[in-house]
Amino acid sequence: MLSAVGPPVTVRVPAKINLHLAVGDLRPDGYHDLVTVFQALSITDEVSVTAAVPGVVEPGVAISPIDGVDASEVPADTTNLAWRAVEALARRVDRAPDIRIGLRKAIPVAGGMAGGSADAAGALLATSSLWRLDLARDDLMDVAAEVGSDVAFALHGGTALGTGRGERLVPVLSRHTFHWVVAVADHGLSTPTVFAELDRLRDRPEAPRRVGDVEPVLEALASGEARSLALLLGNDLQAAAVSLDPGLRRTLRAGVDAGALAGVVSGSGPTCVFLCAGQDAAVRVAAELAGAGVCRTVRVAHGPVPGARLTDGGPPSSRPPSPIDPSPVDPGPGAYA
Ligand SMILES: C[C@@](CO)(OP(=O)(O)O)[C@H](O)COP(=O)(O)OP(=O)(O)OC[C@H]1O[C@@H](n2ccc(N)nc2=O)[C@H](O)[C@@H]1O
Ligand SMILES: Nc1ncnc2c1ncn2[C@@H]1O[C@H](COP(=O)(O)OP(=O)(O)O)[C@@H](O)[C@H]1O
Repeated sequence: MLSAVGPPVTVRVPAKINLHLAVGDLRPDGYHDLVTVFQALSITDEVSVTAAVPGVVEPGVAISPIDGVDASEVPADTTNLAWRAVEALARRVDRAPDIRIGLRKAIPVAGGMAGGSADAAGALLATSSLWRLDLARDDLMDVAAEVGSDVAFALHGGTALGTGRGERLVPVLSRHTFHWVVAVADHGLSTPTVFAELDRLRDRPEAPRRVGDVEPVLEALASGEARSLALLLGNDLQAAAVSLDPGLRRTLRAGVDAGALAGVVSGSGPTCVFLCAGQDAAVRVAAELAGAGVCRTVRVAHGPVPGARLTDGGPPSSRPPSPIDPSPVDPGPGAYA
């Protein structure tokens, strides 16, 4: 039996979007090689961990409370990526994983913004701090990659080029803050299902066009020009997400009609993200999109922001941030513009 003791260690960790996502063919291990440009956005989850000692509950990991956006859809068992992360870290350092995890969600669940991966990254950083582990950064990144393809980026943050399954990262020069509007759907899409749908579409004679090379995207990021970047946003999974959820076409169109420079499905979707010319423009686009009835919630965000970071030890904030609530082309890889 365990009881939690001591003050929690709390980590804030960002959502990601993919500015460019090129998906290779299915590999024998069931994964696809990716070339992707991640950007961390200012929508963050908070992960708190507390040591547990013999006394009240079974030894091992426990997750409670989970609050915030979509909390009821987040599993509180061993399928939670934060739970898996603590177990993977405990195995690595040969310790008992007697940890209680609290989650405050702001990242939409199953939205293509890597919320579960963010929580896993948060749990890794928080637990290694709680246990005062002196792990090299590369070792923590290694454990992250073992837990999921996107976990390493959630630790890294900023803007980065991802290869392999997405877990091999190099930082990308990005001079500028970009302003985004995020359209959150009223349901999720399963990542493996979206990859499988892309494989299915690619087996047909009219296979979807593939995104272009990544180099122009890197140049646009270095220049800091939102208008150049807008023309280059692209995601090979977009056609698959739209095929599974044809309503996304309307969402993408509505964001551009509302004045965004371009829109694209984030990762495996169904969240759509819209690049705007500046912060004021983003607020205007968000307000109009919120009234269009094409998604559940609209949020304004900016990026890049840092990866997982310890908070200053204070209690978790009372966020999640208030969203703008709404009264509620070609689906190829390119941005809607
Ligand atoms: C598509 C992306 C783009 O950043 O993110 P999301 O949109 O889900 O957030 C990622 O590749 C998702 O990464 P993540 O969600 O960590 O995936 P994992 O748990 O590692 O894999 C879940 C499943 O997705 C498929 N998968 C994932 C990554 C990859 N490179 N190829 C794949 O085919 C596999 O079927 C795998 O079993
Ligand atoms: N900490 C977590 N937060 C959210 N979902 C989680 C978490 N751990 C596991 N999951 C599971 O992972 C699935 C995908 O969630 P998420 O990581 O938010 O989306 P995506 O893979 O689209 O980026 C969810 O449907 C949920 O069942």
